[in-house]
Amino acid sequence: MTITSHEKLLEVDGVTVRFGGLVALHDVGLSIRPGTVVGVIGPNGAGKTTLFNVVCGFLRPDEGELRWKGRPLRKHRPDQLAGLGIARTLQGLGLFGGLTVLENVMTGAGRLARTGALASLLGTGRAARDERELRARSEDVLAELDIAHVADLLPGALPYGVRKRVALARALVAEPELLLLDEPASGLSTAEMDELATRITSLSEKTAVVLVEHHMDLVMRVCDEVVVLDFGEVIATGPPDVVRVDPAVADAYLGTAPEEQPSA
Ligand SMILES: Nc1ncnc2c1ncn2[C@@H]1O[C@H](COP(=O)(O)OP(=O)(O)OP(=O)(O)O)[C@@H](O)[C@H]1O
Repeated sequence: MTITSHEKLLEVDGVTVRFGGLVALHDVGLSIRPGTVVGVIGPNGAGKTTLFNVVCGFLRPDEGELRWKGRPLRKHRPDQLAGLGIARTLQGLGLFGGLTVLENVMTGAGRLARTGALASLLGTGRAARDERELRARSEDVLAELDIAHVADLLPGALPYGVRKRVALARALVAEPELLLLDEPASGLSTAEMDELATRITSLSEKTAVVLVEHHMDLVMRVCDEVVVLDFGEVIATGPPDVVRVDPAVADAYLGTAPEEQPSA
């Protein structure tokens, strides 16, 4: 079957990013189809975070283009992602320490700011109805991630692995078509990582996933396709089994810690 451009959710086409004289990304291209999990890997400094930041709208490319469902995405900002159908989790989690878990998750819909604080307080009108719906949806997502019991706690009181799940819940409440995960496995125990792998695989039935990750075993286990960056260039793209044995990939990882090598 021929895949036409509108069947791709996100396309990154010829993207170059420079920081002064340093070329962090050079002519990078990739595409994400619905229902797929795409891993972005590469040694330290390869450009993974820079690519993530370009997709999120934190950084503008110097050259190249992003397309969302076939339409150019030129001036998008991180706060517009939820409206487009894209959600993300960040390495730093970014949870609000003064809000409960449930309230944190509710902020993920990117809607609260628009509902009107006064109407919400008075509990009347459409804003109040919207908020009730959002609250119910947030509770459902917390239950799906098996953390409904911490809904009324502050994130600071929770173990790191649970906080990471809260951050994931906040991304999922927006019901994204594309979920961007930046190092979701960092700091997790082996058991938590197993649980995350299962979770990502089941999530991909509803949403495409881009996974920027150092843990090769997770990437190789859950991804349909892996994009390998080295010095800002894509040096390999393909299914995990193909990328794993690509000599260029092995070369790129030579000299890095064994646990970061694709064969690990
Ligand atoms: N804001 C910045 N200003 C200058 N150089 C930067 C900036 N951000 C990243 N770089 C450089 O761009 C290159 C790519 O960095 P990036 O953080 O995207 O790599 P990475 O693959 O995410 O690395 P890591 O695995 O270590 O997180 C590196 O050489 C880095 O030093």
